[in-house]
Amino acid sequence: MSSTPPRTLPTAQPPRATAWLIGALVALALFGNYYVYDSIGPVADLLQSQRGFSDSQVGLLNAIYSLPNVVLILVGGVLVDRFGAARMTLWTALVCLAGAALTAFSPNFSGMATGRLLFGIGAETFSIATLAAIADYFGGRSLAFAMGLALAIGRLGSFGADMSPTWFAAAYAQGWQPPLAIAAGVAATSLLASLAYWWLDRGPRRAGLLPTGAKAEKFVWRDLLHFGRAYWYLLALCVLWYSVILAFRSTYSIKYFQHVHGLDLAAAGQMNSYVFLAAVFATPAFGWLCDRLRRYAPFLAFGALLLPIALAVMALAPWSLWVSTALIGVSFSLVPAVMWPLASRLVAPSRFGTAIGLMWVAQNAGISGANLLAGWLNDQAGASAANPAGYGPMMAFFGTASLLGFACALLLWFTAGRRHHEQEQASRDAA
Ligand SMILES: C[C@H](NC(=O)[C@@H](N)CCCCN)C(=O)O
Repeated sequence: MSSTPPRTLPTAQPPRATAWLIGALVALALFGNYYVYDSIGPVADLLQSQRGFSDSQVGLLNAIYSLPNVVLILVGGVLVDRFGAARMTLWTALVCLAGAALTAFSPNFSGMATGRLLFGIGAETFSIATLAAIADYFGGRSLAFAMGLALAIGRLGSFGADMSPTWFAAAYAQGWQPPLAIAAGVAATSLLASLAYWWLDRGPRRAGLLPTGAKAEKFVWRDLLHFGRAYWYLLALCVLWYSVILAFRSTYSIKYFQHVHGLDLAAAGQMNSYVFLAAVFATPAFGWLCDRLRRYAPFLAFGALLLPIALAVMALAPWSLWVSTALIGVSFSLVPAVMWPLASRLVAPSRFGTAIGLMWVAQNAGISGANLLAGWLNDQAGASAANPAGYGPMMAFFGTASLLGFACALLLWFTAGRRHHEQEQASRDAA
């Protein structure tokens, strides 16, 4: 298996207008992808009341997205390097559409789970391909800002999914299926945007205006030993923080708001959606700020700390949900804005692909494990509207995991927090 090969930069670059047009198409494709990813949470309650699904089954619909990627994401990175970002974006968008359609139109649970599995197989490699696409067109000019913007528009897709009970109230009134059919329609839009990107990309690629992958380096397990301690703390934080935020926010929070805080479905979806809305604006802004101040680890530790505080406030304090939503909104904007640039500083550039692949392998294992464990805890404790206390074990689990994440962020800060230490570390790794 090979890591991301070093790129050969062309002497000329694609025109700025083309780059931004491609950036917009890629962002639109990401929007659709993130909408589908987050389409299960809003129908979780309907799936239980209308189809009799247990919490474990609902959790499995999201866990199964991550499960194949525990292995496949490394392969996905290699395929992106081999076939190029545009082709892989298009192919994986097609797989995602097939998965979304199967989820929406399957008559039984196994069909739906197979749809989510297929969607997961496509979606994570799709994510790598879109990052590579932005790197192709913005390498050396506004890369972080362009990536932040694309991620922000992806978050708008998550926001849209949470707002869907309000925007598509008539569809929700008909039951669980029409909202998932809408998600399949959004996946089709993502495919169209990917198709347009692939078509537009042919010109600059043929003209030699894009970076070309150099000969793939052999993946050697020993390479992992080159990553410093700070990288492993970052990986642990990535696993713990994303497991909590994605399992809770994308699977259980809407139902939790309904059952524990007495919100109706539309209000619960709206409350959840504000986290994503905050991220739309704040992610590029935080990225810009960290770049300017050239400090990463302290911001990361602060963002990681806000998550356990938010969960504690949500579960224990009699305060408005607005408080915890605002805290999670800042954490959800700050941590990703810092994590990916920091990762690129902790490892040598030639190891960056391997480093991200490994982080996402562990992250996917963590997210699926957290989804399954949270569903099991809820089922064991009989969590429901009639028994809101049954959500206690799940909240204790998420709280503990997020505290451990904060501990990793602190260790990372002590290891790599000194100004510019990250770059020194990268130089050592490269040596
Ligand atoms: C960029 C980063 N993406 C990931 O970490 C993915 N492995 C998982 C994304 C799942 C939601 N679409 C992010 O979205 O912050």
